[in-house]
Amino acid sequence: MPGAAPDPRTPPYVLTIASSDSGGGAGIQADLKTMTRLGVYGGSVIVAATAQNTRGVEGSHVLPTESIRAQYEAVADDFDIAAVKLGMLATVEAVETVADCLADYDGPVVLDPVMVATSGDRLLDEDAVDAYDALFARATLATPNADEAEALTGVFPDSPAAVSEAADWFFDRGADAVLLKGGHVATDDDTVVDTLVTPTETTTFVNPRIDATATHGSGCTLSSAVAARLARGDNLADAVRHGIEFTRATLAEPADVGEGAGSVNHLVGVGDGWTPDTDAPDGDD
Ligand SMILES: Cc1ncc(COP(=O)(O)O)c(N)n1
Repeated sequence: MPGAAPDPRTPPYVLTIASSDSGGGAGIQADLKTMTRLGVYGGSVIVAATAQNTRGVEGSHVLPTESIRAQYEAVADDFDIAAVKLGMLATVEAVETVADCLADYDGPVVLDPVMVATSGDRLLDEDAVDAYDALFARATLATPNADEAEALTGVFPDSPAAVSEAADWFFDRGADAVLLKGGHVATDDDTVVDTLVTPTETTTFVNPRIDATATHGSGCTLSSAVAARLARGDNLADAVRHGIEFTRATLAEPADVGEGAGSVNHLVGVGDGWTPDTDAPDGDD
């Protein structure tokens, strides 16, 4: 049944292929926290280990392509991958390796074209951008923010005509759909308009703007949430709506961690977290 709660003993398996954020707010860490919160079992292929906190990116070590491939093969050999999310892929070699790994995968792929961190640090080599074409061809959904869309397509998507022109660029490269995120676009009425475009349909999601400075991790969270919901059987528009709702919740109650701007809060609504069953009789097993 679409979107039905999965049996926790047989959760859908969702794979993130992305990079580690040592600070825990974005990257693989945000992806796995999001997947857990959305009721799917998350696995990871780590492309690069960034040395990062809420202030910025101090360094990045990209794993050898053999290691990226070996991680993917170990996962693909053993698990039934219900959806893939792609995040920071760092270099042209990594992008090509991931495209090659996914050649035989035919499930949904949510592609977040991560290029520059919220902190302004570059996360994708300039020469890797062209290599992305092979991945757009595999994308069920690409999720660029307005700056990424402009860097890729040359069009800043701040009007319906510009959104449609930018979307065509992704369709020309074989993407099935694109979510042009509106968080970086100023509006007169303090709303954020996210636009889901397919070759036949355009759906807008209009929400009040959340006045957040702790936005670190929001793009990773949204794309992972959409992948999780697709894995649970949602159609694309429902998956995107759920993804936006979860991301808005994590933005509305940011985590006051670190000395920088903080990050989105995947603990929103968790309360005390898991607690032991205090009714169980002591020492009786
Ligand atoms: C490893 C990694 N992946 C993605 C991002 C982008 O996240 P943001 O733009 O929210 O900083 C990041 N900073 N680090």
